[in-house]
Amino acid sequence: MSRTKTWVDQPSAPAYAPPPGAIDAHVHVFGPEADFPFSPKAKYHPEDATPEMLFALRDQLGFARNVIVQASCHGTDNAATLNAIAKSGGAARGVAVVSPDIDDAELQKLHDGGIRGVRFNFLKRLVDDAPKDKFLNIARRIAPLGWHVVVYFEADILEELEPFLAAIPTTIVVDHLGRPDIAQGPGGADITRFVQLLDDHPNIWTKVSGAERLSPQGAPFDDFVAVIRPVVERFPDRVLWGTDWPHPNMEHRIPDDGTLVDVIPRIAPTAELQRKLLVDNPMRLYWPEQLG
Ligand SMILES: O=C(O)/C=C(\CC(=O)C(=O)O)C(=O)O
Repeated sequence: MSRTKTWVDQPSAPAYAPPPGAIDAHVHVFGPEADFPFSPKAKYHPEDATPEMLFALRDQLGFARNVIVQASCHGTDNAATLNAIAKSGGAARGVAVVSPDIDDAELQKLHDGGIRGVRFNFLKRLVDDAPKDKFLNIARRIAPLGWHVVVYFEADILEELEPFLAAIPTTIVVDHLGRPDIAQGPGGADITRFVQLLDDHPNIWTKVSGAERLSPQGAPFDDFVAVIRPVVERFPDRVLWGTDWPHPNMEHRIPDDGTLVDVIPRIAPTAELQRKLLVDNPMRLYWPEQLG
């Protein structure tokens, strides 16, 4: 598999300045492969996207912290994610992908290394299997640590997944709004069903990220803004945002991170909504001990 590069080296400077303490709550690191080899089961083989590159981007875009989400190309070996968190000097925490047979000592080690959640990935193009019964067991074990669950799925399986989501005994964060079909517009079936899910389950949050993945129109993402802004306004205390750098699998439509940051004030139009989205909400999940 040839290695793919999915990010721009020099993103444009965003016009929007995030508030002090802003958290980019969905990023990944890849490798470096020489130190942290990819999983033999990986479905893509990216170029190295190192912690140093991530922190340079963070500073350039005006963010203070990152949440580093274990990407499927690293399987259940979280060493690259832990390495990046350790190098951040307290400015990053993370979400792990764990094996169902992980023991308590290993979970505690992940906690000590800055992990505050586990991710369950249901995308068939990214993982070979997604065993709900085993995921539920993991969820029951991590809940007492104060961790949450991050779930990544596409809109067509939402209905089938709902009983599983309902059984998870902790906060759930859905990546990229469960990937609704944005072309359906603000009243579309996918986003309507997703909003109903959040109405029905107060423990379900979402990342209002992924404009570059979900928008058929592309930058400046007017179609994404029209569908997603009402979600931010309806659930101001249950939304997170992230660049998704280094944009895995986006080699055919590589986004400019500066342009993505400029989507924020359009989906969160007031200073209060922006502060909740970028500071207050991620702080509650990732750095709760630092809240007054
Ligand atoms: O990271 C994302 O947001 C999306 C991904 C990759 C991914 O999740 C993974 O590799 O674990 C995708 O849709 O290909």
